[in-house]
Amino acid sequence: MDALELLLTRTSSPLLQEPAPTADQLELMMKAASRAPDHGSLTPYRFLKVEGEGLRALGELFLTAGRASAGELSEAQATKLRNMPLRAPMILVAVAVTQEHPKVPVSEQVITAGCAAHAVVQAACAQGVGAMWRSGDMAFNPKVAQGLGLAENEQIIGFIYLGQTVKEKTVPEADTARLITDWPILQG
Ligand SMILES: Cc1cc2nc3c(=O)[nH]c(=O)nc-3n(C[C@H](O)[C@H](O)[C@H](O)COP(=O)(O)O)c2cc1C
Repeated sequence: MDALELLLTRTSSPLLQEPAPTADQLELMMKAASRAPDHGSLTPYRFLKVEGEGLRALGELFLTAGRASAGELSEAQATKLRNMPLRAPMILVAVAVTQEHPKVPVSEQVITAGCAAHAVVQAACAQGVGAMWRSGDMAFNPKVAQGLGLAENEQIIGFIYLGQTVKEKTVPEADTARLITDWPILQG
């Protein structure tokens, strides 16, 4: 797949099944992440790889965190939280790792982490691996961050679900005209 074709046709895969990406495929995803634009070369990101029993443990962590923040949960809510990570054979937790820096504000570092996460998604797609970047309440729940062992200067920016695509999506038509305008506006 050529680079432009990838950029113009990538779609997310909400439904994913086995197999998980191979070690070689993951290595290329990490190399792609390493090419994210990075002011000051701070590498303000890292990924946690979760698969197999780890996915079940993540589901239990979601449940514990959900109970801690919402109190009593219905059986349906508990099952939903517990099963969330089981929607793919592998999840990469994308983590922004920020620091105070004289020239690079934290907001820029989080943008770099986002670019790295998207590079992972693109590199997955380029290799025929299905991917979907998800967040949701669990990404912002401090108990989840704590349970994953994140430090004070770290935050979850997404869960990248990876596996084999069950159903290809069609690429929607892009309304590009509203994306770009001339500045200054030409009088006339
Ligand atoms: C930071 C971030 C968080 C996201 N969180 C979710 C999510 O929790 N649930 C969801 O359905 N899509 C989420 N998305 C959007 C999907 O990844 C995806 O882009 C969207 O479903 C559109 O599909 P497409 O990528 O095929 O255009 C998120 C995207 C980003 C960048």
